Amino acid sequence: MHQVKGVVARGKGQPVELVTINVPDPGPGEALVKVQACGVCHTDLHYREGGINDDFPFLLGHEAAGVVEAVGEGVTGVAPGDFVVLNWRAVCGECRACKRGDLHYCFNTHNATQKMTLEDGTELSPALGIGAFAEKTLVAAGQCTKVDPDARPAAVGLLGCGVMAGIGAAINTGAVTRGKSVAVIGCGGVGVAAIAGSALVGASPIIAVDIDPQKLETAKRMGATHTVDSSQVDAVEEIKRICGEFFDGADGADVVVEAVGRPETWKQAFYARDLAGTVVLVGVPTPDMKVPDLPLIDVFGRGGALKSSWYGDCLPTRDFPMLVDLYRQGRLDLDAFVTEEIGIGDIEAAFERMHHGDVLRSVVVL
Ligand SMILES: NC(=O)c1ccc[n+]([C@@H]2O[C@H](COP(=O)([O-])OP(=O)(O)OC[C@H]3O[C@@H](n4cnc5c(N)ncnc54)[C@H](O)[C@@H]3O)[C@@H](O)[C@H]2O)c1
Ligand SMILES: [Zn+2]
Ligand SMILES: [Zn+2]
Repeated sequence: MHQVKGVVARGKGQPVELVTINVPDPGPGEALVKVQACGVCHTDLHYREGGINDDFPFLLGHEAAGVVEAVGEGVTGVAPGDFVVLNWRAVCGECRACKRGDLHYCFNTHNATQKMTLEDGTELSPALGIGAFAEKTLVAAGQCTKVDPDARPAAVGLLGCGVMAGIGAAINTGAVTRGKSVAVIGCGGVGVAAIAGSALVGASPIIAVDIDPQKLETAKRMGATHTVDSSQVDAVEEIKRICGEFFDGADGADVVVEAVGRPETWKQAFYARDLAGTVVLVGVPTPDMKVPDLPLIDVFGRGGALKSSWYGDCLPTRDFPMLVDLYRQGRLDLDAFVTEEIGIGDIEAAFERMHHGDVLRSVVVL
């Protein structure tokens, strides 16, 4: 048993607290990880607000990198001393989805079996099965992916959620490649990552759409060739105009990534795609939102595909080391996502700054 500091959300809307927590020694199939860095993601705030579920108290934090301190019985994939990036859930490798090759849709994904607790024994719910705003955390060994140990923890930890979700939405789900046009609606951490991923594979044009001019500036630095302020102009018309200038006869983008999660941006994405184009939905809608009322002929007539993307359809063991290599080669600027490094006691202030738009990621460094 290890007593360490961790950031806990005790109840809906209450400020988080830095408290002592108990972390068990790893049991069969589990790993104890000494956390080195963990990004502050919008989803942590959703947890604190009770927007994900009511399983309070939560141990927050889930975009993390660290060093394996100990492993339980039967663990062969990672060993003490390994530098790892954590992912949401371990896959089984045995179910129908795994055998079909769709490991990211595994029916039997899992986290650590044992529970971390508060000092009084109350069981904690780790955010996204990780809980890494803590000096140490307990995960399933399959949630740990070994990466280059010389990489900066604050940068590569971000692959554990938002950056992977965005890059993967473009490259994996949307199959963006060189020669394709891309539009990304919503340029927060996830949307900007979709832009960086599209730039990485040589797509052009890459059109960034947002209602916040500051976000559009960031998008440009991360590889957008064009920006559209949709609070000022019609985003769909602008996307069609730009793509038409690039490719004769094009009537929209080959791939449109929606990274906001609202009906109006869903509709923009739907109409901004070229004939036979692909729409990739990444933004998470609230349960009360409905698909906008569209003529069925518009769905049928344009052909193409409408896809949702979870965790960028990533395979952590394939994608994390590959993206870390690209980062080390200077081809993927993960450092640009790290707006600031903060202490583990500064989460509430980081949530505040998230609202003001000038932060892509605050990252807790331990
Ligand atoms: N599918 C997944 O696997 C996955 C993973 C992580 C996050 N997400 C979701 O992706 C979404 C984006 O996450 P984020 O961390 O980038 O959030 P964020 O708050 O940092 O960014 C959202 C962006 O959308 C912009 N925006 C808001 N309304 C808009 C509008 N009407 N038109 C254009 N732009 C608008 C904002 O200005 C902001 O730049 C969230 O819904 C999040 O929950 C999904
Ligand atoms: Zn499986
Ligand atoms: Zn996240």
